[in-house]
Amino acid sequence: MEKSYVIGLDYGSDSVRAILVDAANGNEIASSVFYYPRWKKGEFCDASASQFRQHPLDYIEGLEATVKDCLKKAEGVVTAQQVKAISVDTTGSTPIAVDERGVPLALLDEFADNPNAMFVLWKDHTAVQEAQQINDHANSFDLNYLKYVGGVYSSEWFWAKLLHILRVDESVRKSLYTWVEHCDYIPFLLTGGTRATAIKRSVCAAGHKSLWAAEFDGLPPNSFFSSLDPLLDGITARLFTETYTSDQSAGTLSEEWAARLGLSTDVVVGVGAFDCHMGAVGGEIEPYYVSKVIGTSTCDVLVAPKTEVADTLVKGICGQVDGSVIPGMIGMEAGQSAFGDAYAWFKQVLLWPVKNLLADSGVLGEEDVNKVIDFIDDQIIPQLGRQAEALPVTQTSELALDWFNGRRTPDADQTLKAAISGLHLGTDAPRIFRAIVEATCFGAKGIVDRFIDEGIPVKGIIGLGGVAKKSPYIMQTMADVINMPIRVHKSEQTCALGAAMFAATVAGIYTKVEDAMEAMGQGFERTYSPRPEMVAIYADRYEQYKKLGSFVENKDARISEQRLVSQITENE
Ligand SMILES: Nc1ncnc2c1ncn2[C@@H]1O[C@H](COP(=O)(O)OP(=O)(O)O)[C@@H](O)[C@H]1O
Ligand SMILES: O=C(CO)[C@@H](O)[C@@H](O)COP(=O)(O)O
Repeated sequence: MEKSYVIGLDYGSDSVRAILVDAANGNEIASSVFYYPRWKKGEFCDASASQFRQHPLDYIEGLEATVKDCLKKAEGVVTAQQVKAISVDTTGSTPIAVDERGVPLALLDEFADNPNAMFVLWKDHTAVQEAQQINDHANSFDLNYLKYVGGVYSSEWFWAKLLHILRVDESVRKSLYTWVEHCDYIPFLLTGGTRATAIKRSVCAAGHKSLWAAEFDGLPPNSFFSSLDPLLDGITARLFTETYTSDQSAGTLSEEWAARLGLSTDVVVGVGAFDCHMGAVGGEIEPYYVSKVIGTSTCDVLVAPKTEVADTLVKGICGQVDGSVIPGMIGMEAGQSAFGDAYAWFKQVLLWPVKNLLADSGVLGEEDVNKVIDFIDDQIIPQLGRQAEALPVTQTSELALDWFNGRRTPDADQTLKAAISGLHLGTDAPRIFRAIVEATCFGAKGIVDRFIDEGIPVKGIIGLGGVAKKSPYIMQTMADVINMPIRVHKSEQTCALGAAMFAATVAGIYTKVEDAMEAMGQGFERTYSPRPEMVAIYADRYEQYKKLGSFVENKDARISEQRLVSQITENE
């Protein structure tokens, strides 16, 4: 029988990864990574204002480069005719303004350098005020439009970001026809779409971020949005009613993209979804397991049979959607807005003098300074991990909160900030690092506890992503803190592998994605089991973490803090 191959594309926060796999068994034939060049230079972003934007060309150039690179690496093994399908996952909610033809505004000359005309990355929190208004507004309606998104709307999501952009940028407002998620745009691009109304919207993005629900016959009505802000009046008619699961086709490769990639126009393109949802499939998720993609942030996904979930609504998560992970099952999403990013923050703090003072010392030339910076940048987190692991854990050790980028779950509140307490003159870098590691693991336990408290049992944890693969210390701490075994998946590119499983399904090689999972799954490389002696200590420290969290979250304290900040700003 002729061999068939499929391509899975995984758009992460910093890079896009493509893998070319054998559709019969999931064996990886080739892979390729492309770091977004504009993003790498920090263009269009302002971290102090929580503004994180990505240019569509970063994604488009990455698409072409990685797919072509995979095909080149597989020359002599895989022919273009044997490639049957491509599926894509992306971060989310990462939406962009497009014109009537579905062209992102940033691709038009007049908007080429306008961050408001670019993709608003999931971690952009410029829309906190709009999210708060959506929450207050939703509470005044008889029908609870937030019921399937955990009861709280987040500034990381579709509507808050749309409203923010409409308010702050008149030029974008005038040219915007509709608002599109990254995971829906790429299949539209690949299939040569020319009308924005024809974009196939994934149920994953629509249900988790856009308030789409079968019960509402689609999105909430125009009256919901026009009464929130007249700027939104009429927008629902230019959005969508229909949604699609990722085992469905978005079309086939257009002439242009077939030529650009060196593939046939028969290649089927699947409907997209978010990274962690396809990652859960790549990581062979089972009902009631929490699949955690642990990288810059965490995105946690749990699936449960529809009949068993019945009317249960889980409060404070990032939504529960029929078919967002596996068609026919309810997919539930949660996560932490900063996980590896919290370590990266600490690394940057420590690197400050090296980056800013070393060159001035005149001891080293520019080339050597850069070599030193690269060396420390590369080594600092693993080294801190080794030192932190060797420290005894005590009840009085430094204690931190993980809300470096706000809190996503439980109960989204992106205005919250992190804290480190219990500092003393003996506190050194490894001790602070350990406190941050523990905090990220306590945040992970908060998510598991929320599922259980809301009546959704958790049978175990599956770890995927960069941190799960790179740091045994962090994974062991997490197993001890949650007091559950964590299986780490073998695949290096689990999200892309999940996309490839969906591609094999849309190509008709499997009738359902569960069959693709079984045939193409790569299995697990190791399991971290909780250590009983550590479980007890961490249980106690988790209680302290919760107390510190309530103290920092305390509304009165935060109001006085905000007053203080505005007073200081006024005086300046
Ligand atoms: N050895 C390590 N131990 C712990 N965290 C690490 C290590 N190396 C990198 N990280 C963290 O991993 C994160 C990147 O995760 P990764 O899964 O590669 O990317 P992404 O989240 O963009 O998909 C960064 O935030 C970084 O701080
Ligand atoms: O939030 C979601 C999906 O809903 C993710 O796309 C987002 O966490 C991005 O994750 P990473 O960049 O992989 O850490």
